[in-house]
Amino acid sequence: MNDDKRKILVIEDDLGLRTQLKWALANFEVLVAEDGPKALHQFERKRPPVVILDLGLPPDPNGASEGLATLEKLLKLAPLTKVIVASGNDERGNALKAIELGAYDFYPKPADLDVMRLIIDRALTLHDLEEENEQLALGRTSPLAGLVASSPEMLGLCRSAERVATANIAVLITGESGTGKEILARAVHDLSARAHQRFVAINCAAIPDNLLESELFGHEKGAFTGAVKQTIGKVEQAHHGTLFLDEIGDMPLSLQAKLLRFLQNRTIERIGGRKEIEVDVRVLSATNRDLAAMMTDGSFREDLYYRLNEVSMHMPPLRDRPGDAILLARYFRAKYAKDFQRAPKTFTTDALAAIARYRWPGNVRELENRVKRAMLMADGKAISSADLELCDDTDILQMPTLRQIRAQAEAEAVLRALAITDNNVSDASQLLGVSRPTLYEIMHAANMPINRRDRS
Ligand SMILES: Nc1ncnc2c1ncn2[C@@H]1O[C@H](COP(=O)(O)OP(=O)(O)OP(=O)(O)O)[C@@H](O)[C@H]1O
Repeated sequence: MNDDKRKILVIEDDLGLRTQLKWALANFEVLVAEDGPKALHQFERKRPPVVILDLGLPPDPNGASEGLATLEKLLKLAPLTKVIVASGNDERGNALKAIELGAYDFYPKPADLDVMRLIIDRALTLHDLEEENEQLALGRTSPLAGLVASSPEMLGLCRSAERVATANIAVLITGESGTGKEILARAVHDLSARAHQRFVAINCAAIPDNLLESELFGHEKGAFTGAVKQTIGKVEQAHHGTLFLDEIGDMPLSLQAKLLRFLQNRTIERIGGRKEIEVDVRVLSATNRDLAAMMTDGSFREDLYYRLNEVSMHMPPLRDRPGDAILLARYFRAKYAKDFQRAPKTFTTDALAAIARYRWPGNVRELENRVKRAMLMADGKAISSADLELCDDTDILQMPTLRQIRAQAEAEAVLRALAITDNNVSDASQLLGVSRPTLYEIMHAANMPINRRDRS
């Protein structure tokens, strides 16, 4: 019968109090433990969302050391747990210490049972909300696995990714550094028929030019000084799967020719090898450089560009994805709370405002690093703009007011209507469904010259 009831763990060394609480909380499935180790054992088995913890536990029944240590261990196991601490009148300092460590609330002993039930109800509601939020943040908002996005720009891109994934064509992903190009490439691979085969990535900028050829195509034993054994290159490793060429704009010209040959013939020769080896890979590549300009100045081969770019996809910078920065910040907060086994923290209002206003020159990577650092460093339960080191006014996006947005849209509509009506104000006002004086007002407000043709 207990199955429908919510679970609560009561950690209390006094048998009388344990029994009293069990009786008073008959609406719940009450688990009890008289010391820290037993409590942790119960907790691991049943995972109750709410725990009532007496700080004075053996072997330190008159102090709080064992209670506080148990609190820390519980929150490490499940950071979303709401721990309510019981404290005597002279233990206020310890209760506050427990709150600092992540306890949800405290109540003075002896317990007023009505107040206690209220605290428990609120704790349960908050626990359920936070759990739901975490679930959302950890992936359900994502149209593609691992790629968190909600802005129309990104949702459109996700749809394109789904479409190109199934066709076996080369995709070139462009976009500023840290925007998530590699994550998009992985999503394309995961959605393709090659998903159960390997995704092999190589960063062409991270490997010195003289080693890149061997890294890509492999070498035979003795092919050059130091080639002590045969080595299979990345292209061959990706056989039947996907090869991701990151920072393709950094590939030296000599190697571009060799890559082009591979894309034309679909065969490679290891350095120092004599036979041609057939390799079947799908090639995805990415760059944050302007390949068009590089083709003009001769540093990137045009024929290779067209081989790599059967379809192109552009990752917009984070500042051009309205709403995504906040969503991603919440996602990384949940991710690192889990990774670091920390109690979840909220963002203060000023932190959220700072995230929305900042220009994010380093894009998602910068956001991830700032949230990660704040999760480690922030004292207390909330992350502020100072914890994110977003306090000064540099790199702030100027947010237009609604009034400015409306004025701009009106001015654009008027310009379009005047163009269509050959500058006839009467016809333009009719087209826009406003009176002539209103039209003049908009033109005046937008500083447009008022020497238009008018029928009247
Ligand atoms: N939409 C997203 N959802 C979740 N994580 C993301 C998203 N975009 C980027 N990231 C994370 O941000 C970091 C940078 O992403 P990624 O390496 O894919 O960027 P990039 O554009 O390939 O960067 P570079 O040009 O420097 O190679 C990674 O840790 C990645 O997991």
